[in-house]
Amino acid sequence: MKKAELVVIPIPGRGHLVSMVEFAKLLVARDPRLYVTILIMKLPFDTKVGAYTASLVASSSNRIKCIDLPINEKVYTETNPPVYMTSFVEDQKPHVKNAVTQLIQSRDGDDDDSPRLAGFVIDMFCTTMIDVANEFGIPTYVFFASGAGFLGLLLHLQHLRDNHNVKITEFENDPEAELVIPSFVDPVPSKVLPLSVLDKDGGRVMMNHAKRIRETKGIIVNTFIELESHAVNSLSNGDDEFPPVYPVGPILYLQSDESHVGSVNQIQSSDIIKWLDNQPPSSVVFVCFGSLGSFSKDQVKEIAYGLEQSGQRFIWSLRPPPPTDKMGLPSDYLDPTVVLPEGFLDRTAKIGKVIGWAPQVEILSHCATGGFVSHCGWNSTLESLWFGVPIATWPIFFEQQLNAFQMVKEFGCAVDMKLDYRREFNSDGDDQAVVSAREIDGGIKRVMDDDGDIRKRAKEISEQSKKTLVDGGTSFSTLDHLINDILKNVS
Ligand SMILES: O=c1ccn([C@@H]2O[C@H](COP(=O)(O)OP(=O)(O)O[C@H]3O[C@H](CO)[C@@H](O)[C@H](O)[C@H]3O)[C@@H](O)[C@H]2O)c(=O)[nH]1
Repeated sequence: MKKAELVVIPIPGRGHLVSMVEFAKLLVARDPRLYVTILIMKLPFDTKVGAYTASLVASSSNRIKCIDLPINEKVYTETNPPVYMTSFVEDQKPHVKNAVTQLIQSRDGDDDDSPRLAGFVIDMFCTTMIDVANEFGIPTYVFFASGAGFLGLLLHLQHLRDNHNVKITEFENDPEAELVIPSFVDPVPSKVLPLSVLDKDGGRVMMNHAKRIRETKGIIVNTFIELESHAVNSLSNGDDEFPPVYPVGPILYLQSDESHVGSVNQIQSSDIIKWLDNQPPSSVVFVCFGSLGSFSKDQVKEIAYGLEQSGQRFIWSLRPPPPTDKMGLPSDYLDPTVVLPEGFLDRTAKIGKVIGWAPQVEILSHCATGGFVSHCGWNSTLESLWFGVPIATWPIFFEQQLNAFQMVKEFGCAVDMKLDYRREFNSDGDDQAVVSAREIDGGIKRVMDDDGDIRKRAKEISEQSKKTLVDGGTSFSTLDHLINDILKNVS
């Protein structure tokens, strides 16, 4: 029996690393011939994955191993996230090369029983690692942590840029324009195109990733055919030159994650769940904006007033922005009253909880949770759909506007609270646009009061997302198919 080893390289962001690691776990659980080594790149600030990766390193086994690469203390001056990530990943190349060289040396070359290197599985933002895989003469697969719709958009725009000389940045000048993108059922308004794609520097980086994704041996996407059949079909259009697409999702981490809960008012995860236990079914709206979500003081006040006006029971994950002068992620408020309207916590004590980092999957899985005001990060979207909780959309950055658009228009399981909001700062570091309490109240009421199509559709997708992963489901068989293709690399 030939054994195959994969080297998995995620970027160290919560929304990417966790799904890639869970994917690696799924691979080794499915086939005893598979071995995985995960290389963890380290950023010099808290990326909300520390506890998760530490437990992974500790539980490393013979078939799944986690290696921490040396921490990179370099100070980067780029403020554009895609540009910054590219420089960071480029600097990691020597570490990856060393780790893989040692891995090969540690496997006894003459022993026919030891696993052979079958490929790299790299994050969608690590396409430069294809160069390293090429040096070792092994194929690369890319793991796309977002949806097939966005993947199709990137590839389409890159095709327009490279083959038709289209200037992507110019789409920003015409917000009313609508683009026909093969991976989207409905024409896409240019105002929901990701800023990271429209931006001159960020866009160049994203287009280069798209170009290099075409060089890989396969594209693994955290989606499932029942959810994004149109997008997946548009990517499998019979072009022999284009790598096969493997929709193997939804890949989620559904265990409780205590690692970050508790900083605001020392509220523990168990207190939050106990509180939810005492609320009526589907009565609580959960407000949370992912691992990177934070707002200015003015915006925080509007959210507070919006929640109060709605009169709805709520759990609100409220986190302060990182310092403006350096790269970092939102932390937790030691005392949230410094940003909240006076008396807010007292007035809402009976109906709401303001917390820091949330035990998101536990909240979404609780029967008292009836709606989710979300930034529409892809993992939050998949988690919400898994538990059948409808969303009120409030995208902030990256591809979130597109996800929100898809949720509202194509999947039919979300209300449009905001679709084209983009977080941009003025020279004082404040939000340029503030979403008003009235809009927030309205969005909350619409998602919570809906007892028709949207809630029904969310439940339907929830059932599909579970079925697709079990024997007989499409993502289950796609994973088998992918494993067979990987094993062929060493036979
Ligand atoms: O208080 C919190 C906040 C987040 N989470 C978890 O953190 C993850 C967040 O992932 P996601 O919803 O995808 O948001 P981001 O962290 O913002 O993810 C980045 O990566 C995603 C995948 O590429 C993109 O879709 C997003 O736009 C990008 O911001 C989810 O699993 C959440 O359950 C918590 O558990 N508690």
